[in-house]
Amino acid sequence: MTFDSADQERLDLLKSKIGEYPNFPRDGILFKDIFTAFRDGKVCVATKHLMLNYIRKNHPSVEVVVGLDARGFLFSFMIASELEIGCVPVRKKGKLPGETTKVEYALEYGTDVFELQTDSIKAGQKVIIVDDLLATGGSLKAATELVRKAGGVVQECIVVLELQGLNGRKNLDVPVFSFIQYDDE
Ligand SMILES: O=P(O)(O)OC[C@H]1O[C@H](OP(=O)(O)OP(=O)(O)O)[C@H](O)[C@@H]1O
Ligand SMILES: Nc1ncnc2[nH]cnc12
Ligand SMILES: [Mg+2]
Repeated sequence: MTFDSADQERLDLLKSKIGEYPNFPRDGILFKDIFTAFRDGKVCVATKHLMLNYIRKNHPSVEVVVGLDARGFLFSFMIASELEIGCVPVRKKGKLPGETTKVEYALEYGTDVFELQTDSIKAGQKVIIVDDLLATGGSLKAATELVRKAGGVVQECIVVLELQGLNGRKNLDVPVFSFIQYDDE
């Protein structure tokens, strides 16, 4: 994927501001902190334009954006409101009312349960799933499974950061797009 010069500048700015915290939340994990970057309002705006430009170009007919609890919500509502499409959450267990579907999953530093409200996506709807970061791919795999159980068609998973060393995209049977890649883990 090549970016035009304005988007490349946005990308470089965002990359330069990502925080790094060794040994968090566990020994041996190098935590990439997107919130550090968002302390700077210019980075917030740059990230918004970068993501919207990509999605408008590559997913012109997307109907629903699914965001993963919690950091994925930063992006899903922003995208939904700009594109005037629906915004649906995948949440950690016990947070969603009504009938839900559940999937247990593993991530880089533990296990958890994700839930989706069963009536939140209509059969056949075109869906993109967004999150801040791809590590082992456990979270996005679980989210993909939930969206499919609800009848949605996952077009792509879109993340800001990808930890390539963990090979997370190998665990996924959908296309994945990342704006920034690291190979230091
Ligand atoms: O590819 P994986 O190995 O599944 O890991 C990636 C996930 O891990 C983090 O979420 P986490 O659940 O730690 O916390 P959050 O609630 O802050 O998003 C990150 O925001 C991704 O969602
Ligand atoms: N290394 C990491 N940094 C930030 N979030 C993560 N989620 C899973 N692994 C992570
Ligand atoms: Mg998360």
